[in-house]
Amino acid sequence: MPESAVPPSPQPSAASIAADTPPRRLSALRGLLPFLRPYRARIALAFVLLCLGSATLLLVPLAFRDLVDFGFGGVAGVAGTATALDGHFLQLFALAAFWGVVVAARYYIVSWIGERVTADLRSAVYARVLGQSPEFFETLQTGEVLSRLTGDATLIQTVVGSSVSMGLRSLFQFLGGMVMLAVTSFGLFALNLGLMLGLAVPIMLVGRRLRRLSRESQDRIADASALAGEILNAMPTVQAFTQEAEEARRFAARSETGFVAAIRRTRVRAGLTALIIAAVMGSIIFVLWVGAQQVRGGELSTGELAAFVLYAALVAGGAGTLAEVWGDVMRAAGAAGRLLELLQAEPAIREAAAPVAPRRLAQMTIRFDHVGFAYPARPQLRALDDICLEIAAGERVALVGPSGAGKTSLFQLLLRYYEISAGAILIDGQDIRSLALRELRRDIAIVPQDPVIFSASALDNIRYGRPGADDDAVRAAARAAGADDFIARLPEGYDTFLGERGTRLSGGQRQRIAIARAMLKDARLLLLDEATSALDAESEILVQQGLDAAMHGRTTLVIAHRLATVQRVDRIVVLDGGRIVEVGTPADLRRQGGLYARLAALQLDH
Ligand SMILES: Nc1ncnc2c1ncn2[C@@H]1O[C@H](COP(=O)(O)OP(=O)(O)OP(=O)(O)O)[C@@H](O)[C@H]1O
Repeated sequence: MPESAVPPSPQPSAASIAADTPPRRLSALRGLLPFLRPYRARIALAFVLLCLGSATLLLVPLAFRDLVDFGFGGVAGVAGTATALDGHFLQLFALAAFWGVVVAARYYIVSWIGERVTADLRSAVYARVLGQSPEFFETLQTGEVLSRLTGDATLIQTVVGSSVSMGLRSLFQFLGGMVMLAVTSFGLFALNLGLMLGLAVPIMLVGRRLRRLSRESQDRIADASALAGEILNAMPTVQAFTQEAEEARRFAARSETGFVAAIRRTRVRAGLTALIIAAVMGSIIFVLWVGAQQVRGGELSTGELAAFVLYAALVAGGAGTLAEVWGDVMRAAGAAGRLLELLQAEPAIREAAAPVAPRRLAQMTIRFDHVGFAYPARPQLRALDDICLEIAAGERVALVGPSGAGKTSLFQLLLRYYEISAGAILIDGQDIRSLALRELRRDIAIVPQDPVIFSASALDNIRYGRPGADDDAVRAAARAAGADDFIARLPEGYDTFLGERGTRLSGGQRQRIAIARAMLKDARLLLLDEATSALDAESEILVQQGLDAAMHGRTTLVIAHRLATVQRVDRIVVLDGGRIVEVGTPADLRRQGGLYARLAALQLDH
């Protein structure tokens, strides 16, 4: 069996993703490395610019020292002429101008990297999410995915596109400033450093707490998005039941939870900032105090003290920014964790490592061999039980039975949306688990119970069935599905925009678009899930003719509640409680006097 060759996945499943997972460590950011790697050259350039900028900035206090000591003639014996003064000012200005250019260039490159990496990351996560099986979407709400794709990705963008560079700059500024302070007076510097190291321990502890709170805050925001996503999709129902105020209240409550989480985080972060600034400033003021003593004692020149003050300011500024950036990096680590979870999610349906080529007989044959199935969400309930059924090439089979009998589930299994728990499904004699999913689904056209219309034109909506199809083919499919008439009457005909989720169409019109789409696909197996249920009697006859044409010479499975629509099929399979209870031609089944005969007597004999 191909699936036995697939080891159990160590990757997170949808269920574990949906649940509140523990906070990610900083190492979550390591997952971003593959996204940074393609831009190494730019990153290196940004780094060089960063070093240049920091070095320039660190030269400014030296130029300042010279200005004070020599330019103003502060040091005895050195001529303080006007030209020397001009020269020193020019030097200072040149440094400032160069610094400006370097900072601008770095800003551009780093922002570019941030935008690029985020766009790449978003696309990669989105593509991964699209590859997930339906089970994934049962557990993870779309609003949640959207929140991760937008909110979390933006956090990462802030960090990659500015905070990291800001942080590095501040780090250089901080370290460079420290070195320069050390050069001026090593003893004082050592004292200063000792003080700071002592304070590093509480700062790290607070930082850890901040990381956990950051993740929590992001999760709460995602909760609110998930709720809004669901409700906005169901507005007509919400309004019909006049639940607007209640829904608004529910959203406000979740937003409030988000607010509380965010404030909790902000409080800790504010405390952390205060802690760091107080620590650094305190140490530096202490050092300055000693410096001032030294000037008084003649050990230090005024210019040196001026430079000293500037370095001290650089160090303090650097430390302050570092604290801020550290907070951002922590938030980004939480965000990266959430995004990378999506990126690492493994679809519940795994393709065989070496899929076999589909046999593709002219007409498809299907065999259900003792198939048993339970939905992952309800493992104890057998939606299908010991299904054995052979469908011959080109045969039309109707599935009937009470609601919840398992008819739609059979379709879902044919499309391999879910993995069966027992038996096998064979198409043209090949186990569907041995085929590539793409190949399997290429062969199946489905008209679902609740057809989906995309926010695009009528033409493009039908073309979704076969993206390469030309306009004539699309119109032909529309004619066959009985959709041509009403599309022609739309304001801009086939180019009419159908509105998001087809809200500008009636149920029957949506159904006909879906039928046209399936017909255009021209697949070997046609699955109709109550395809004509939303049509009036007249359109139903028209569409039925189209469907008859589509079914001609094609293996077809039809789900129908209204038995009148399936009188011309070759065989009827009656399902009840997940089991096949009767199989036969409509006439046979009526004679047998079982479930079908009872349903038929209710519906057909008036
Ligand atoms: N995603 C799901 N997760 C868990 N259980 C499900 C899921 N989808 C369907 N079921 C359950 O599986 C059983 C069979 O459902 P199925 O949709 O196949 O019935 P059906 O015969 O198509 O019904 P209907 O005629 O009403 O569409 C039902 O008991 C249903 O509640």
